[in-house]
Amino acid sequence: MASERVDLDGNLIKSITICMIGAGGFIGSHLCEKLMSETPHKVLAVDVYNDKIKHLLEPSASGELPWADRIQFHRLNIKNDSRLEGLIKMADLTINLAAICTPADYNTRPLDTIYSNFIDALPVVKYCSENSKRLIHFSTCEVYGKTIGCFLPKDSPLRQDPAYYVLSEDASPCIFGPIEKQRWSYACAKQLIERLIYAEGAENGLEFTIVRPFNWIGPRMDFIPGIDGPSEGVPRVLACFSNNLLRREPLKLVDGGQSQRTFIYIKDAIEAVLLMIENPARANGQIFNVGNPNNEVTVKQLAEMMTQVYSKVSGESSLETPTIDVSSKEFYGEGYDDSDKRIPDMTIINRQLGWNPKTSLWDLLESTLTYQHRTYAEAIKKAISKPVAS
Ligand SMILES: NC(=O)c1ccc[n+]([C@@H]2O[C@H](COP(=O)([O-])OP(=O)(O)OC[C@H]3O[C@@H](n4cnc5c(N)ncnc54)[C@H](O)[C@@H]3O)[C@@H](O)[C@H]2O)c1
Ligand SMILES: O=c1ccn([C@@H]2O[C@H](COP(=O)(O)OP(=O)(O)O[C@H]3OC[C@@H](O)[C@H](O)[C@H]3O)[C@@H](O)[C@H]2O)c(=O)[nH]1
Repeated sequence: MASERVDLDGNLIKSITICMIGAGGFIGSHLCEKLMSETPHKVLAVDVYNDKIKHLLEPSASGELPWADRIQFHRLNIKNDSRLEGLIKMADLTINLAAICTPADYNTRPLDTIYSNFIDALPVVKYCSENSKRLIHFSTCEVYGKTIGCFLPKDSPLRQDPAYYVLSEDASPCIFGPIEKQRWSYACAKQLIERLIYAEGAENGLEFTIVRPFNWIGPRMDFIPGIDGPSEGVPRVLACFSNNLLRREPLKLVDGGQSQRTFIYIKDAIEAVLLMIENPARANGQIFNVGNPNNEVTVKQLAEMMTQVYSKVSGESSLETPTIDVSSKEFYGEGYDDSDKRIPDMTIINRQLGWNPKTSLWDLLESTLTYQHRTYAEAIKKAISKPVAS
């Protein structure tokens, strides 16, 4: 079955080895799952954690692990491990997903954020370039920063004109706030590594693809505070709101929840990444927005929809006061700032890969919150019922 797979130009797809750095994270776990279940490719999975891919590494109760010889886990920190170059050399393609990418860290741990997103990615780029290996690097939609439209007067009709808010890879500027707004440390580090990769392509012939994800969400995203993940830290909005719903607490709307986002189901987005992996001639040298422009909501609307969906999947009534407003300073601390609106231009990914997202926001929340409820509801009940130590 697998040997008959063809690419978008009708050529047979050869089996390759992929060095996937950050394979144990949210996106990495879904990409590994897809590669194991639907392709013949091999994965050298690099991460400091493997909890989210354990099910792919260990045989199930029935003793089966059909892809056992196609995935290997290498526990290493790319900051300081000499094994990295060897793994990149063994692979045909490197995919770099490793990063600190939770906004609560950008203004409170700006040095770690800059090191993780720029300095630590440098050797990966260098080894790929020096060894003539293809690189797919994960950047972010945050490189666009704010829209041009947000600087117009509130009542300007131009705010409705897509030219003032649609984010295009080859045309939109990157607009960040001042340096003291340390929120932008992440976006700025990601922008610089993109420029470096682009320059390696231009000057040294590096074959690269840059991915700019627009709020990919789904099962296994981040962690539920107090249940799994780090003992401190604030996850991204999906996990924050899931945690509130599971604990029957009001959802916190930062500065009123007026910012807008487009959310895409992780499984749709992974289809796009697989097309990039298997169609190098169409993906090399490209920067791709990967998002769902049809799933736009304000954060307040997201909270309302998640409340409705959670009530449906859990069978529990919603709270009388389902949301509360909180200031960004209180929630994230000094130096927070926000992207106002994120609509991806889909022209380039449509032209190169013919890809489009499929899943509506309601449907993706329904499957994701069903997973959250099934995975965490019992653990949360236990945690809540434990007497607090005096
Ligand atoms: N999820 C999204 O919507 C989204 C949006 C924009 C950009 N991105 C980018 O996509 C990439 C993956 O994001 P994600 O959502 O899967 O995040 P994630 O935090 O779930 O995954 C990142 C993984 O990288 C690993 N890692 C970090 N530093 C490492 C190091 N020094 N050595 C080894 N492993 C290390 C982490 O342990 C983690 O498992 C990141 O580069 C992120 O900036 C994601
Ligand atoms: O409990 C919460 C959490 C978050 N929020 C708000 O929800 C919005 C989305 O927050 P997220 O935590 O998902 O993060 P953002 O969309 O701002 O950034 C993300 O975008 C792309 C990636 O690079 C990163 O994964 C991350 O930087 C923000 O406006 C935030 O202020 C709340 O109102 N309440």
